[in-house]
Amino acid sequence: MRTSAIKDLKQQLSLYFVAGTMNCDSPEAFERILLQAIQGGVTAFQFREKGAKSLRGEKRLEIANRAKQICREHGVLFIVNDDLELMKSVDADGLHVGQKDGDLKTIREATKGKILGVSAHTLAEAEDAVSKGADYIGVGPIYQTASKEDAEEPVGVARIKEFLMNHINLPLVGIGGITIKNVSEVILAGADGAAVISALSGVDSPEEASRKMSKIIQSAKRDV
Ligand SMILES: Cc1ncc(COP(=O)(O)OP(=O)(O)O)c(N)n1
Ligand SMILES: Cc1ncsc1CCOP(=O)(O)O
Ligand SMILES: [Mg+2]
Repeated sequence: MRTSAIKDLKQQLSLYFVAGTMNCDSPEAFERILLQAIQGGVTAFQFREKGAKSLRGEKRLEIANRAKQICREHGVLFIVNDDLELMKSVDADGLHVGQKDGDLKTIREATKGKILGVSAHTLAEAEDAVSKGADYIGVGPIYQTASKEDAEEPVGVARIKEFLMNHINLPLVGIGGITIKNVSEVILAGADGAAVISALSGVDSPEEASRKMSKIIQSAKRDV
């Protein structure tokens, strides 16, 4: 990726909302929450329809298309979690994969021209992601999270600093247990953005939470 494109992506990943219908009371609530979070300042969205209560088949495709539409209408990046075929079907902007989601070289080949995000828990994983052509890295869990059953142990913001000290120059997004209270710490450690599920999907006003978080992120970015 060109330097200017990396810079743009760093800004576009500032407040990265990750969610599926199972994080909300219903598919209708999911759409409403997504729209409100975007109106508050979300800059990127990841469609993560995963686990026990997630939608399958046609319903899954339909809701993914609606989420993409909402994102497109508001200039928000639309990324699909895990599912390469779904990413292609809805013509998303990109795909996010973790360490257990398949061979990274093959996935990179299959996502040419799209944004590829890769999760890294350790420096070795981040270096591997860089060498295989990832466009950004999701670092975490930073803090304890209740939103991912098979989450690894929290790594703290020290892991973000470690990546930067070791010249990981790709956009870095912290994820896991990030809230309005601790998001500034994540950005001040050097992350370009914060990815959140419950901080925006599990609150009374996603718009207000998103607006507050977005302000904190932009002001912390000015202080880095
Ligand atoms: C931005 C971002 N970072 C990390 C993850 C976690 O991905 P993964 O480890 O593959 O776990 P699942 O989300 O697939 O359960 C992510 N989704 N997004
Ligand atoms: C998908 C994912 N990957 C690492 S932690 C996590 C869950 C983040 O959810 P929350 O923001 O509610 O802690
Ligand atoms: Mg995954």
